[in-house]
Amino acid sequence: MEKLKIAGGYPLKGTIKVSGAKNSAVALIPATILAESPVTIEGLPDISDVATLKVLLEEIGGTVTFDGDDMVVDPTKMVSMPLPNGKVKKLRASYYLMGAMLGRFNKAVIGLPGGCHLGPRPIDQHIKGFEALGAKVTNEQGAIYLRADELRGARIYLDVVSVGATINIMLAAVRAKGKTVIENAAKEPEIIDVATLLTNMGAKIKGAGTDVIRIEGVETLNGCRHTIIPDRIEAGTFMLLGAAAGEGVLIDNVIPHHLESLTAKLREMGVPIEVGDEHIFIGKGEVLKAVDVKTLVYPGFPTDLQQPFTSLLTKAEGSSVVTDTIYSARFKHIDELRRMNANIKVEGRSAIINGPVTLQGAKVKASDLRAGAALVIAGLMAEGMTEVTGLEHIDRGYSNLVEKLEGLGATIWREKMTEEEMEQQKSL
Ligand SMILES: CC(=O)N[C@H]1[C@@H](OP(=O)(O)OP(=O)(O)OC[C@H]2O[C@@H](n3ccc(=O)[nH]c3=O)[C@H](O)[C@@H]2O)O[C@H](CO)[C@@H](O)[C@@H]1O
Ligand SMILES: C=C(OP(=O)(O)O)C(=O)O
Repeated sequence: MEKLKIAGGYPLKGTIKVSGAKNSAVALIPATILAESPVTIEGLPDISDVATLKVLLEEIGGTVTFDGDDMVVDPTKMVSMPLPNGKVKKLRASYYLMGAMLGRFNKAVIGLPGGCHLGPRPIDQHIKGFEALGAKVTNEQGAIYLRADELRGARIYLDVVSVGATINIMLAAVRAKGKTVIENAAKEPEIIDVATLLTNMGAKIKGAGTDVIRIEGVETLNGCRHTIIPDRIEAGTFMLLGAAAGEGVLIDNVIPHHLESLTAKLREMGVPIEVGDEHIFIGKGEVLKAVDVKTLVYPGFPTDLQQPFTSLLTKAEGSSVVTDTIYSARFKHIDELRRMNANIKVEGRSAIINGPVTLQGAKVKASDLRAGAALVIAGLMAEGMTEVTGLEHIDRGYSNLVEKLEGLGATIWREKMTEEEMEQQKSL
């Protein structure tokens, strides 16, 4: 087990490159199951969620090569092997194996997924979609059993706008008989990316990126080559650390349109920003103003940037309110920021941040992926040394983070934890 050590207070400067989007990658990889010949995905992030999915595809008979960037999946010999437990619990997106395996084999057994603990994360809308397409779905001892004689297109209205349910229903519907309409669909860019891959494979999908998606089922799908979109959440994390501890940070390989809600909020705070075609430059703001932020579904402010944003707000003058309308328990990073001298109160779904304060280095633990990002930003802002544990969460979503931050001049490194430290961790 390792911990991250950060010597804070050094200004960051230079260019940092964004990797492929985690939340696309984890759907694109299961989508390859639906093809009858090899699929190449270019530009995948080198993160543990991708590594876990590679192993899961191999467990069902796929041949997969990954060089840390491009992945080639040969799905021809795949079978509907049950995956009731084990690795599926290491990530959230293993739920996409349900839609993809149901779509190809008309049956699947997949354990309930893991992922960040952010409050309840039900998958009732995924199941409602699968059932509407004709599957019988049961939960047996924590694994979801899905079976269908034949999948048939259906009209499905989502009661909750859900990224996962929208993609999962698309995966199950592209090879179903007839027409499927998903109403009240989520509109995140990752959904368009998955629809683009499926279309390149031969699927007929209209409306991805709007709240009504129309799918005309086809009998077979074939291999193709696809380049993933850049990770807007990683890019947003870099924008925030540029605003928090930077003296001119250029974030490269970005689709700026995906980050408009964050760009607008940072400008409201007084952060100088220049937006190019494929990059965003974050200048050094003199005095940052407090702002209020409410997380919403896309194109609203992303919940996945809420935690890193709170770290930046400790530096702003005045009182900021951050409200998470998507998850009920996404404030586990706040106690850790308090250890670092932050003045933050949590009331229900809101955090009230009073600033400015100078953060102090401390020993802190990442409870989840973006809590980890929040603590890394705080460590870069703080006076003195910060030690971050819980790196397994950060490694799920940030590719080569230490190397990328070193490129900006950060003093940051990974270090092996001692036996004693590992014992202490277990008791936390
Ligand atoms: C792997 C992946 O892409 N993860 C992202 C995905 O998660 P995920 O796909 O799990 O998130 P959803 O969009 O499904 O969830 C949004 C909200 O809907 C609720 N809900 C969802 C499904 C359902 O069947 N029933 C239900 O009630 C959830 O509890 C949550 O409150 O979108 C989230 C919201 O942008 C992001 O935080 C995650 O990073
Ligand atoms: C919540 C997240 O991930 P997951 O859904 O994979 O747990 C995230 O990426 O911030």
